[in-house]
Amino acid sequence: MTNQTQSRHIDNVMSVAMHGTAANGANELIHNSWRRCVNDYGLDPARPKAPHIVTSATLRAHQEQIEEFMQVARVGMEQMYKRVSGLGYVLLLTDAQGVTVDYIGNDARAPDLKKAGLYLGAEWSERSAGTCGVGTCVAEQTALTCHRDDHFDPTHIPLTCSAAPLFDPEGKFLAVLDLSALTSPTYKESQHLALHLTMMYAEMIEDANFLRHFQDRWILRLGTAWALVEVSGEIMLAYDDDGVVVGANTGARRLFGRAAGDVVGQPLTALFDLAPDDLLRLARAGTMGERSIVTRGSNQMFYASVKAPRPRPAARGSVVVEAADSAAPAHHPELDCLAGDDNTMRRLLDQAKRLLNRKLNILIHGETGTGKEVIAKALHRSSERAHKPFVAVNCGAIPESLIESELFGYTAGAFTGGRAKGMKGLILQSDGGTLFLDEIGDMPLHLQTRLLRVLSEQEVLPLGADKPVPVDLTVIAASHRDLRNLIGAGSFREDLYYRLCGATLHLPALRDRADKRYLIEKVLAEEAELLGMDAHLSLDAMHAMLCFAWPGNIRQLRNVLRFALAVSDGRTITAADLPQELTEQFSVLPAAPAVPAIASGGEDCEAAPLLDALVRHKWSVTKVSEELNLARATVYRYMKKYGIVPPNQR
Ligand SMILES: Nc1ncnc2c1ncn2[C@@H]1O[C@H](COP(=O)(O)OP(=O)(O)OP(=O)(O)O)[C@@H](O)[C@H]1O
Repeated sequence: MTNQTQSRHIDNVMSVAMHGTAANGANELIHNSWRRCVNDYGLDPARPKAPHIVTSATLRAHQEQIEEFMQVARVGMEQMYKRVSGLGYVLLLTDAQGVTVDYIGNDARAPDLKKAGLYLGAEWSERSAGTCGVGTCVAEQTALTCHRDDHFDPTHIPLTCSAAPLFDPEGKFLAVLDLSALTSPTYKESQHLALHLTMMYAEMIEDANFLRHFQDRWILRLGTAWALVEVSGEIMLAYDDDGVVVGANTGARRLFGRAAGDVVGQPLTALFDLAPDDLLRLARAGTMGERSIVTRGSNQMFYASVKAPRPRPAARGSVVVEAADSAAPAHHPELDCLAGDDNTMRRLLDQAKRLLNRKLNILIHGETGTGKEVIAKALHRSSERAHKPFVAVNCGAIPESLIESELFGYTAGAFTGGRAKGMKGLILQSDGGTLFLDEIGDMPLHLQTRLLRVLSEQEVLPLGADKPVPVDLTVIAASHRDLRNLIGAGSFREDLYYRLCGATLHLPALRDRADKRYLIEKVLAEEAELLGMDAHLSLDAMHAMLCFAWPGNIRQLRNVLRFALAVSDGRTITAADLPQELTEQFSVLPAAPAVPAIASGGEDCEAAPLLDALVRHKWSVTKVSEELNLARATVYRYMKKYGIVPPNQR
């Protein structure tokens, strides 16, 4: 590859990222990724990066997170690799963060593949590697080919990568399957089959994982070809003994055009033109012979086959969920204000709005500090139950010996040390409102059993009482741990899990959100108001905050801003006011502000020093970036933000 090819590529990427136009015909998915790389991640195509290979301990930690899934995926990968082994491809499996957790390639080429990052442990997120098959698939959660100069980094131009997303049985994005080659023909069309093969195996792996996950459930398989439906249903729904759906594969989610959470919990009779008797017949017959099954509403016809559950010792509870309509969600300010322009969050909030007033238990997953309690409260306040109590319980923070009496309450004299009049437990205190059970994974097993009973019977038996008390209970449970792993380890009841997850909301980590600026400004405004201040962030402080990885998520963001407000001059927070961990991430950001902000005024004033430097250096971005100690991409980004256009482009 010539230097000229590389500089043309760099110009093209920057032109798209800054002005939205491209010299070549690369597609919108790729353009959006280039914009993210430059504008959100501060990457510069003129500064190529060597592949980042994580340490073996980190790799192990990533592998452990999806160990069971990897076993299923490995079988599919080996089959797929047999079909492409002579063609110079390597096969990567990455996790949802883009870290390569499994790999099959030609050992003879291992040194070259390792050099190019097509290897175990390589991190292919956009943030680390720029636009690439895996990273862009992680960001967009859709299949794509990233071919040659679609890549962001000019050193990746020889590569071609076709990637497809893999989702878990609840529709949560889990991994990426990627087929890559070190060299390829010029035309992107040459990778058409590679992409289709990758998508096909991704679905096969997903379905194998689905069948493993729901081996104790009935599985309804649907296909458009009778001969194939028994071996590979395109659409699969797992359901319980009552005919209520407990899981839907990607094909089924596509068919019903809804989030998995909406299909899950619906009776099959609501989704298909079936009478309850048909379900019984289905269960007994195993297959439906030549009989067809028709979807309600859209009237699509499929052939059906049924797989019986693995024999099991006891019947399980079922989730009863009211049907959800798919009408556009209404405006709910409490929920709407929780996110800015981030697709994952907007989708999540739309889903949350559809769940309102549906007498449905909700499970919220997310790292610590991502706002699980905040969204639980917003759901409560937006619901018809808003005037009733919202009772929050942190199951991890109450000593095990006290959880039972705290939750279920006790009667007078129930035990020594109790209050003389007895105590109304937290469950009864939440009657008619919402009980928020934080860190539900920490609830001891015997209390899980009692909670399950309360949920199914809607009555509580306080300690020492001889008669149960009716309760109108709606639970929102939250956990930062994957409850299915706890089920596997025997510390969480599967039936309680299904009772709780009428719908599951996965809150993204702050580092993965595209609306960081919105959240920073929102939390700053909230904190400043508490102190009666009117403060804003200087350019360099905002830059440091946008680039920080935020392991403690929004809670850490709030703490950092609280700290910065306390040490700042009360009007402008500069990088020097931020805790050290935020500024030491950049060698380019000195303790003193790189772009001095003018204290009184907003962002317009911050543009002045930049404009001044550009004029003095006759619009040379390179010289300005050196003077201000900022990456070139950052200078371009600020120019775009403040609408500074060089004279030759006006
Ligand atoms: N959308 C948001 N806007 C403003 N602040 C938020 C938002 N989401 C969360 N926060 C703030 O982040 C902090 C943590 O929120 P919250 O307690 O809801 O997180 P969590 O996920 O429940 O944490 P944990 O898992 O540790 O219990 C709180 O200070 C909250 O005010």
